[in-house]
Amino acid sequence: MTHLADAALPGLRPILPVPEYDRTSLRAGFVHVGVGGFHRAHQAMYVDRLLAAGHAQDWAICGVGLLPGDVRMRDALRSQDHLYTLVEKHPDGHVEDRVVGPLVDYLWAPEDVEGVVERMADPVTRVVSLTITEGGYAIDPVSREFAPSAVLREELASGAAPSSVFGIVTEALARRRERGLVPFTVLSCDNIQGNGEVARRAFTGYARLREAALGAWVEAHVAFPSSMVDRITPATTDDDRRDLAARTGVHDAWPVVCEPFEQWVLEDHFTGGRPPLEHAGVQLVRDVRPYELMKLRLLNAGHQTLAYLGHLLGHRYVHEAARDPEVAALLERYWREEAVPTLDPVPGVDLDDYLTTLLTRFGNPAVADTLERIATDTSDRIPTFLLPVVRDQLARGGPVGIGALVVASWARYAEGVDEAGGTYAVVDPLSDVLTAAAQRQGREPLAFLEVREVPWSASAVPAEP
Ligand SMILES: NC(=O)c1ccc[n+]([C@@H]2O[C@H](COP(=O)([O-])OP(=O)(O)OC[C@H]3O[C@@H](n4cnc5c(N)ncnc54)[C@H](O)[C@@H]3O)[C@@H](O)[C@H]2O)c1
Ligand SMILES: O=P(O)(O)OC[C@@H](O)[C@@H](O)[C@H](O)[C@H](O)CO
Repeated sequence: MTHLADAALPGLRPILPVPEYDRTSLRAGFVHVGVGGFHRAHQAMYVDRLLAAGHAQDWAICGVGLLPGDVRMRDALRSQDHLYTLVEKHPDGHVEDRVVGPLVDYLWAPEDVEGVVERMADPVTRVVSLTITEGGYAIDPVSREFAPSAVLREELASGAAPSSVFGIVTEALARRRERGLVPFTVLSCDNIQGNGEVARRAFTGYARLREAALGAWVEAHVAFPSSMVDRITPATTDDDRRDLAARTGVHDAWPVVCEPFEQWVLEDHFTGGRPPLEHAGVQLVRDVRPYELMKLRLLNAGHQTLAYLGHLLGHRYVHEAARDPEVAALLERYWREEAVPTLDPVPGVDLDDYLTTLLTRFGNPAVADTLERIATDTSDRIPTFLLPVVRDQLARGGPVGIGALVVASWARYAEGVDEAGGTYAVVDPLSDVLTAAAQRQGREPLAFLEVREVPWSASAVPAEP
């Protein structure tokens, strides 16, 4: 068994495709916060492709982890020179493995926050990109305004070294302003409608609370492009590690498994330049909105349609639910009757083709995406993916029945007990409140709907009826 940690790339070449470019001379123009599965299957893969084509020497990636659990990613990547294997799984069972190399460093903020701030403030850094989840932006989903939690307010009031993404990015921007440097672009790659605008509101909101003049400078000088990102990337399992080792004889501490499909549509608005991503297959456009609406309302809301009903019917994988004729029929109706009528025309996209491809993607058994993953953090996901469709349909007097059924299936799922009496964990920042309310539904039918908390709130309590 060869360990990716110990292997020299030339030695691996006969076994696995490896980066052919010289990694020692790369400079990290990107600092990425939230190096999980998705970033490594998506943005890092596009940069790898550019580097392989001889572009973008200055656009390697320095990963950053802010949460305590990110120490595992630091250790895994550090042990193998920040290389990892990308495993693409096709529906017919064909598997493509290759080693990916654009990550050149990884900083874990709980150990060295000053190092993270200085890396962002360094002129080499030109884009700070983010995958910090839908709930990471502290934006009220209805008013779309920055709504700082008690923890963020305390961070601001204390004047101590920051630990949140807002505090760290704002401190780095403040240092760039003091040093007369062009600010970096802040690039959200999270699944949020208008993710650029949401990031702008969140980061300028935080900067303004820290210092009004700094907030005005961020507002005036920092670019926050929106982007639509797409590639189904389940969490890595031990089986994935074992299968990779059995196929290749290589042990990788943290490979990434994903589907073959990939899409990145990006608003072309960067303050300090960008790599020629168009050479790697990225669509650079002036207006991302129609692409975002299509993806979030069909794919992500589609996932929500499968998640709770599928689980309650006894399925455990996305492909099982998507291949269940009754669930698939409901999904098809949701798409065509409720979601599609709320979309804008999408340049160059035939929605029938898009939906046909989407059903095949959902039905890909090789990816083995779990319903548990897409049923996680629902209190962030339903407001982001599903409720905008319901609101648009209500405004136009259209149907909302299946959207309502999805919310009802979430309320039933949140009880934490399935139809056969089996229990499971409800993973959500509000799980205590939601599960307690869901379990009261039998005698108080509105209990679940009356929960008014937002997930990032420090003290989650149900609202008074
Ligand atoms: N997995 C996918 O299929 C997929 C596809 C498209 C987009 N995305 C987007 O990427 C995000 C991450 O997905 P993933 O699969 O990589 O998840 P993951 O769990 O593998 O990684 C998430 C990373 O985000 C960090 N993070 C979470 N909350 C944070 C916060 N508040 N502040 C700073 N860091 C935080 C975690 O520490 C971790 O490093 C999703 O929430 C979604 O918005 C995922
Ligand atoms: O990752 P989330 O929380 O935005 O949503 C869960 C899934 O719907 C999502 O990860 C999809 O797999 C992804 O958006 C496909 O591109």
